[in-house]
Order: sequence, then C-alpha cells, then structure tokens
Amino acid sequence: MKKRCVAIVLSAGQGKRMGTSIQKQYIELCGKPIICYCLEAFEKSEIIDDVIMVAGAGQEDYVTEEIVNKYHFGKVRAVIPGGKERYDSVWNGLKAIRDGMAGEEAKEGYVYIHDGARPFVDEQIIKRGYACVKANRACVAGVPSKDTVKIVDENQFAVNTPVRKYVWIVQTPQVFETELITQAYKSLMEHDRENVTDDAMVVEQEMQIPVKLYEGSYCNIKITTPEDLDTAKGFIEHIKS
Ligand SMILES: Nc1ccn([C@@H]2O[C@H](COP(=O)(O)OP(=O)(O)OP(=O)(O)O)[C@@H](O)[C@H]2O)c(=O)n1
Ligand SMILES: C[C@](O)(CO)[C@H](O)COP(=O)(O)O
Repeated sequence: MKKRCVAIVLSAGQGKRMGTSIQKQYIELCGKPIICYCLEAFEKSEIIDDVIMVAGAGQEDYVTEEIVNKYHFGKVRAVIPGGKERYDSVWNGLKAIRDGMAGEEAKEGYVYIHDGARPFVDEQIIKRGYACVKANRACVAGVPSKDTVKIVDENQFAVNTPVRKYVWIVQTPQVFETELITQAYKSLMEHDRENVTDDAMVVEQEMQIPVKLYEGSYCNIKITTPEDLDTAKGFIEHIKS
C-alpha cells in the first residue's frame, strides 16, 4: 500500500546571493512567481498528498494570500514560519508534521524536503524518489558531476581530485521516512550544527544510516544567482516549444 507523502517546501531563505530586493522565490518567471513551479508539480503529483510550506517569519499571511490562495494550491495544509538557517526551517517543517498538521497518517509516511528555489522538480523525479525511499529509507536526488571537482585549501590550492565517477551534484527533493529524518534532526538540534547544508548530511552524521542517491535531472537547478534566471527562462521556453 502506498504510504502518505508530505512535501515540505522551503521558502524562508533571504536570497542574499541573488541580491534582489524581493526574495528570489517570489520573483516572477514567465508569468508566475518561482515558488509556484514546484508547488504546481506537487499539486499535480499522484505521489504527494500534503504540502507544508515554510515561509519567512512574518510572511505567512503574504504566502497564504498571494501564493496558496491566489494560485489554488489545495494540498497546502499549513504555512508555518521558518528559521535563521535552512536546517532551522526544515526542523520547523518536521515539527509541524509531528504535531499533526498533515494528519496522523503522515507521521508514519515519507517526507520530501524541497527547496522552493528549485522550480523544475517534476513527476518523474518525485516517482523515482518514492521508489528509492521505499527501498532505502533515506535518499536524495542528484546527478553525476559533468566536471572534474577539486578539493582546495584555504588559499585555493588543489589538495586532491576525487574520482569523478564517484562525484554527484546533490539536489532536492531529499526523501526520507518521516520518523527517521525527524529523529535525525532532533539529534542535530542538540549538537553542533556547523556546515550543515543538506538533509542527507543530517542522516549521515546523526544516524549513521547510508543515504542513497537517485536520479534527479540536470534541469532541476536551484535559482541562486542572477544568471540562473536566464537559464530557467531558457528551460521554460524549451518546454513550451
Ligand atoms: N533559513 C532558511 C534558508 C533557506 N531556506 C530555503 O532553502 C532553500 C535553499 O536555497 P538557498 O539558495 O540557500 O536559499 P537562500 O538561503 O535564500 O539563498 P542565500 O544563501 O543566497 O541567501 C531555498 O528555497 C530557501 O528559501 C529556508 O527555507 N530557510
Ligand atoms: C540542499 C541543497 O539544495 C543541495 O544542493 C543545497 O545544499 C541547499 O542550498 P544552500 O545554498 O547550501 O542552502
């Protein structure tokens, strides 16, 4: 039987690297705010049952009115405030599920943690995530690196070169058994949290459980800096044509 799946959509970041006055996830891209693209994918998905949106603290009403109600995202069960760092926002999302905001069944299901700044998640990625989490308990979307990667020291001198076939670029959704990732984050919040940049790390560090990578997509980019907006426009025009 299919387990209940909740998507936590992260929308509480400042977008400092984008440098715009409006947070990047609310910038209009080909007619709608960037955040709407992933919400549409989850809304249409056969796999995702519920969505918890994590907005910037104080922006919950804005997100409810200008995004959720305006674009009719009926799977959104709650819009909750995020925190200072990405992991604080994820933790708030997980606590919302633990507190029953997505219903009782969701507590024993799977959670898809997704960056609201990644507009091109699609049903194929969502389905691959489901198959992978069922088999492995903890998994993350990613793609093999097309470039050689160097580890550098603080003066930017190459220290070593990982064998490229073992280097993957990690994306979201990062998909977990809800109970497992909640336990991992609970433990993280009691310890040192330096350099935590994704959810897989939390499971690796706190639970010593292997995290499997599943195939994301080279189009599943995170909108981070201004040139990403041009890339994203190009993808949308390509999809439409
Ligand atoms: N405290 C935070 C920080 C990030 N995020 C979200 O996590 C995702 C991670 O993407 P990132 O590019 O790091 O977003 P920002 O933190 O907004 O960007 P920057 O680091 O440039 O400020 C984004 O959807 C962002 O909104 C969040 O919900 N809460
Ligand atoms: C989780 C993530 O999207 C994986 O690539 C990414 O690490 C989050 O972005 P950040 O810029 O490091 O917060």
